[in-house]
This record gives sequence, structure tokens and C-alpha cells, in this order.
Amino acid sequence: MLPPIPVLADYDISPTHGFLPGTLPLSRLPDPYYNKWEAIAANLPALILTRRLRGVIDRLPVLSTVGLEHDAEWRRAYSLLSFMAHGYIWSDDVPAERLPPQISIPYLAISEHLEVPPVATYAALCLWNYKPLFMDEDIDNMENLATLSTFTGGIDESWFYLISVAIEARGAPVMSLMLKAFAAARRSDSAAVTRYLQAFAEVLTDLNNLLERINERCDPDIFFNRIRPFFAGSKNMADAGLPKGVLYDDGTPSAAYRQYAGGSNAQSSLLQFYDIALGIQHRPTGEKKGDPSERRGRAPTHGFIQEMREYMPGPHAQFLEDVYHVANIREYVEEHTDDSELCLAYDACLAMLSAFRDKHIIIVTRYVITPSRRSRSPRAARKGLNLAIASRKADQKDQKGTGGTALIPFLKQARDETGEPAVGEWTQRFLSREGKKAGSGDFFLGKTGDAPLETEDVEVKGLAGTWTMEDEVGGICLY
Ligand code: HEM
Repeated sequence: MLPPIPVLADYDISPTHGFLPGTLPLSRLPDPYYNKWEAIAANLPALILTRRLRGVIDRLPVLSTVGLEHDAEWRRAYSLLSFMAHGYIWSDDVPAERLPPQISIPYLAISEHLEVPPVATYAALCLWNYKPLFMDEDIDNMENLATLSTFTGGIDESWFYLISVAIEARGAPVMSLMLKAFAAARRSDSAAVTRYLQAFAEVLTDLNNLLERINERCDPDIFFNRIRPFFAGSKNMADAGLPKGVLYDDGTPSAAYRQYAGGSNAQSSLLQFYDIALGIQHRPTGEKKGDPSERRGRAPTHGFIQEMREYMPGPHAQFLEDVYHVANIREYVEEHTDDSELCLAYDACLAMLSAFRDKHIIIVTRYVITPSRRSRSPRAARKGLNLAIASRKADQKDQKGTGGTALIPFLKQARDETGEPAVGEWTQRFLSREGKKAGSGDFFLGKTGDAPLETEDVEVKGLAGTWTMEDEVGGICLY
């Protein structure tokens, strides 16, 4: 018997807002018991600027979780503590390798309750950290969104988080559509599957446009130098001064050092849902299609993208797991290659998602690669660098042989894998990138003056050690 098709409500997923919470994030915890946390969060940029955050947190009483009732309150508390914890660790010249009991004790309890790790995840920074400006307007509209907490108090940081919020909101309806598409495929209703896929492709067009809007209000150098360092995790952070990770001091002798990846949009369940729904498989970085270790039909058990599920709220990660077992669209399309409309709709989804990843690579080049090069210049070195940047091994030009993975090749592999299931011969050729510079055109939309993709010329061999991790990981999470 076929496994049942998952029901969104069983996984804390809203049919309209998807992985964003069904009820809006709270702007404040209702119980005045938590006023001190709220006061710190409200003044976080000033406390970081004046380097008084650690002292203020050290003098806090240890608050318990007894005053947290509804899920929204637990989520608000998690987001507050994530901002406080990362501010505490990264706001001074030397990172704090110990989180005091004032943070550790409630943070560990709240994380366990919400089934999400005690680190500034995508959920803490984006999913549970926004409010609409006008209640009667949609939240998939950048002109109606504001953040609740930031490290810097600047619009660049807010804009960065809010682009993701708008993407999550705009992309959410696809989930119900695709669950219906799975059911339609089970009853061999090709017309319905085609309609759902067409609607999916249209939403992806909107997401591509939203992603591009990051350029409007988020300055790359501010992002790289001022904002990104606060997302730093505690894994592979020896060079930044955290050789053992961070000690979550809960006041007991068994308090342990922990190592977590930093916050990343790669922790978005939405994009992973899209991949699964379309039957796209991501191999561990460096592994090619057809490599002996690849076995189709089996979920990959390792690799960066897979690892990021550990940073999603538990029910969302479970949803992805369950959807994997019922996703049937790729097989259905492969069995109906004579249905040109169906194939075209399916290929359109792949092409739009591949275009999304193309745009994303351009963005990562602009926001990470280029500023990182600038910060490696002798002038930047003379001026001195902030912590997370100084963690870079500036003289390490080539990470080959160190087990490191370069950032852009990792992102390109994810993009190329997106096009692999294409059924149409032309689409296959178009998306296979053979002899074609990535990002040089949008499938179906044509070339519309995109910025040239500098990354093709960028020699990224571990990005001087910045974006490499032990094995298969690369990117922002290194910090
Ligand atoms: C300034 C904007 C952005 C920058 C600088 C950026 C940077 C990065 C980096 C460095 C990675 C590598 C993994 C890691 O974090 O270690 C990554 C991966 C990823 N990012 Fe972004 N990102 C940005 C915006 C977004 C947005 C808005 C989304 C969509 C919600 C997104 C979705 C993803 C996904 C899904 C991955 C995993 C790789 C893949 O599936 O292709 N990113 N990003």
C-alpha cells in the first residue's frame, strides 16, 4: 500500500504561510517576567555597539520557561535568546567560548521544546522574526514587512532577513499544490498534474524576482563585514578562537562544549521541499552523476544540504522526510514523455528553479566572494579586521588536499543537479551548461540584462580557507 500523502497541519505548516508560523510571530512576550530579555533585545544594537552586552547578560537572573505558554511564545523566546547568544559570543574582539547559564539554561530547554538546535538558525533569524506593517496586507510583499530583532539596527540586515520571509510566504502555496499533484499522479490525472506544475513554475518566477530585490537595500560590504559575522556558528571555528566550540554552561558539572553550524538560508525547508517535490537529488559535494556511490531512488544520507535539515524545526524536517517517500512527479513525468504539455510544465519548474540558483550564485559572488577578496587586500589587513574575518587563513591560497570544499563549486553543483531530471531534449541541453556560461540567460524569459556571472572566472579553491569545511560543507555556516 502507498504511504499516505502528508497533511500540512500535522507538521506545523500553514497552507497559506508555509513554514512561517500560522500565527504571526509575537513582537513581545506577554508575561512581564520576561521584560529583561525584551529590554536587551530592544537595545541589542546599542549594547553591541558599546560592548556592554556581555556585562548586562552576565548580571541577568536565570529565567525559567514556566512563563511560556503558547507555541508563539516559545518561538519568540527562542529567537530572542538566539540574538542574545550570538551577540554575546561575537560582539567583542575575542569570541566568548562560554555561554553563561543566563542564556544556556533557558536556551537549551526552549530548543528542546521546539526541536531546533540552540544556535541562530534560519528559523530564529527569519521565520520567527518578522511582523507585517499593515495587518490587512499580505506578508509576501516586501513593502509590508519589518523585522522584530536585529544585531545592527540597520536596514541592510532587516532587508536581508525580510527577503527570505517574503520568499517563504510567496512560495508557500506551492506545498498544497504539489501535495495535490502527488494525489493526481496516483490517479493518473495528467491534466491536473500539468496544471499544478504550471502554477508552481509561475510562483518560481515570482521568487526569482524577489531574490533579486536583495540588491535594493542590502549593501554587500555591510552584509559581509558587519552582519554576517553574527551568524557565525561554533563548528570548525578554531581559527576564529573557538577550537572546542562553545561551552553551554548550564551550571552543572556536565556542561559540554557544543559545535553547531551558523545560520544559513540553506536551512530553508521551502527550497528543499521544491527539490524533493520535483525529484531533484543533491549528491554530496564533488560526487558526480553516475558515480558508483549514487543509487537512484534512495535518499542521500549525507552532504551539506542534507545536514541542514538538522537546523530546521523538527516537524518541518520530518515533513521533508515524509514527502520524500510520496513524491512521485518525476517518475510520473518519465512514464508520460509523450505528453508534451506535462513535460513542458515539469521542465519549466526545473528551469525556473535552476534560474533561481543561478541568481543566487550571482548574489553570493556579490555578497561573499567579492567583499572577502577586498577584506584580504593588504590595505584591509593594515586596518585590522573584525573577528570572524580574521578567522580566515589569509595566506592559504589553495585548499586542495585539505578536505575542504569551495563555496561556488558547491552552489554550482546544486544548480546543475536541479536541471538533471529534465525530460525535454532541448531543456536537458540548455540546463546541462555544456559550453554555456551559467546565468547567461533565463529559460523561457530570455536574456534580460542579468549581470554577467563573474563566478565563472573566479578561482575559488576553498576561498583561502574561508568557505571550506572538513568534508562537504562550504559557506556562511563556517562562521
Ligand atoms: C545576500 C543574500 C544571500 C547570501 C549572501 C547567501 C549565501 C549563501 C551561502 C554562502 C550559501 C552556502 C551554504 C552556507 O550557508 O554555508 C548559501 C546556500 C543556500 N542559500 Fe543562500 N544566500 C543569500 C540569500 C538566499 C536566499 C534569499 C535564499 C532563499 C530563501 C537562499 C537559499 C539558499 C539555499 C537553498 C542554499 C543551499 C544551496 C542550494 O540549495 O542551492 N539564499 N547561501
